[in-house]
Amino acid sequence: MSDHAKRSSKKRHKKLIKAGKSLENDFGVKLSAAPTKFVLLSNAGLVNGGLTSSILRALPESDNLHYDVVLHPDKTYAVVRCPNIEAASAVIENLDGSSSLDYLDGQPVHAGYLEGDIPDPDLQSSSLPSGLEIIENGLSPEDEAAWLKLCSFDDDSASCLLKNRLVEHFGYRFDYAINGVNRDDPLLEKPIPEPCTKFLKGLVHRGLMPESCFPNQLTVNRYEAGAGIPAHCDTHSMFSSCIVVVSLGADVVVNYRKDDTELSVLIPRRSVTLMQDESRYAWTHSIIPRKYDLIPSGSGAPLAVARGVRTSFTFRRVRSQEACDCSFPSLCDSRLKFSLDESDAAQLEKLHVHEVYENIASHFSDTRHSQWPKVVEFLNSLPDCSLVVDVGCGNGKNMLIKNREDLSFIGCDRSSGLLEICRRKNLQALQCDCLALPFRHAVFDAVICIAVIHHLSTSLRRRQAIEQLLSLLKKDGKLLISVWAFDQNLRGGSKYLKGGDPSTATARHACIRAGKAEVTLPVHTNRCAFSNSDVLVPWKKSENNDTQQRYYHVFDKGELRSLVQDIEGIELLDEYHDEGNWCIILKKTQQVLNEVET
Ligand SMILES: O=C(O)CCC(=O)C(=O)O
Ligand SMILES: [Fe+2]
Ligand SMILES: [Zn+2]
Repeated sequence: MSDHAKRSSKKRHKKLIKAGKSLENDFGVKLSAAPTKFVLLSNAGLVNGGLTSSILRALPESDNLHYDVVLHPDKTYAVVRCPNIEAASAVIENLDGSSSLDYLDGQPVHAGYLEGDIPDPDLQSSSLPSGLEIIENGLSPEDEAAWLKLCSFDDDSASCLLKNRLVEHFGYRFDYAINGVNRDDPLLEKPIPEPCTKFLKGLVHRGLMPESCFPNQLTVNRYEAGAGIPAHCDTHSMFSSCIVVVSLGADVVVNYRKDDTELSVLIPRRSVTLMQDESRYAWTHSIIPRKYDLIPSGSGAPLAVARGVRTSFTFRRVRSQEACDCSFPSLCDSRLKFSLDESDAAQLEKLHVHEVYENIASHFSDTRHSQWPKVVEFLNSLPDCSLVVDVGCGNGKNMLIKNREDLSFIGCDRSSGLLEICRRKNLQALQCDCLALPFRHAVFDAVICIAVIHHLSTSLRRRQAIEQLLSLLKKDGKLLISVWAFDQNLRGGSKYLKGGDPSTATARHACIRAGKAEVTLPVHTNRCAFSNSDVLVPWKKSENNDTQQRYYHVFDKGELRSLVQDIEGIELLDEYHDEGNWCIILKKTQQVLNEVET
């Protein structure tokens, strides 16, 4: 051991050893007796108030030498990456035992070599949530100064309820008890200030914000240095699809979260944040209450910088009455919570699916002739002489596929009226329920189930139906399922939407009986966007004005797949949106034991 090494190992203070143990625990790197380029500082972490700049200030003066300070959240130590061993030794010489770190109030810091490097903190900021846009320098320094004078924070009673945060409202008072506003009580005497309105018009003019979202409510938040805001998603039912936040006074890091994904997004001072689509509807945002932020440095470890006083202007449009029509149900309070027990669900389907199709069979059949190209494509892909079941075959149109006389079909449906139509076409079809299929297991080459599963009124029943369909398949057999999609608007999507006014689309509800339960569901307006996952879709018989309500569960993106994701012995071959429907193609890859007939 060199003299130098001996000296530094002797000097090790028990505080340093403790910090070393903690770092070893975190990163598997030990203190080192021999000099290296990596120096551990005890007592100097973010927990102690350490910041990149204050640590850099305490390092020995030197031209051209670049030190990299590594600070991790919630730690009591810092690591300095030195350009070489000499520099590291100078750092230890200068800092070990010294009280020169200004934020430590005279307490000493201890310094020692580390065997090796530790990783940078992960900023989780490599990408932005989809739909989030940050316009840097969106406001000039002059405008910033002018905007900051628009608020007095005088008389807003909400301010005293909020932690280290003052608020002021314009247009409508934001009520923190309901996370919304009282639509009937606009702040007529306190509209959004003129300079803000002018700025918002500019956003519309530049095509950054749709006119239909032009804000009528403004919340100004003034955060003390270190204050935060809890994770939330601005209420869907209350505010429309574009939210604009102007950030003044200081940079801050905002955390966006969706399921298990968390992204830290640096929001610079004088920037404009536009939250639309997924970032608006499917992610929460929050500001962690803490005195520092970690921000990317370009090269080297992220910089730990002190928070300053920040003022944000959040602009939103209060919806009139229309429900949110987003396709992100997890945080959408416009979607009705709908749950039935199994027997009520069966009763609902009996009245609002089976009996309706019985009543409308011939009229329904008259409107159902064209075969869907993707269904034809699936059938055409099947091997010669395949045996196929069409569950929910309706009037049998799919079984009449051209140029595939080699395929053998068996159809089934709930509606005897529709089966009668099949029989007239000499098609083989029998009456049964898709939850009680009377077919032999594991003998069919293919199963199709088009526009059926969306008539089942619980997710358990939808899942059970799919399991039944799969049980019919032999190994390597394929299943095509198609269901109606909540989102009729996807690119290349449906011809179904006619651009009806969605605000009138959700106005009607109907109360129907489902066994013991009575449920109120939105009545869907033909060719308009869906307002809810569970809806009633009217069927108007042409001859009289008698309207029948059919129950539908319209599927979200990924919902069909998630129903089957933990079913074993299958492979997802394809998943696609086709003319307003979600479709999946599954292949059976192995036979489940109890399915094999003996
Ligand atoms: O201060 C911010 O950046 C966010 C404010 C916010 O999320 C809100 O007012 O809903
Ligand atoms: Fe918000
Ligand atoms: Zn929504």
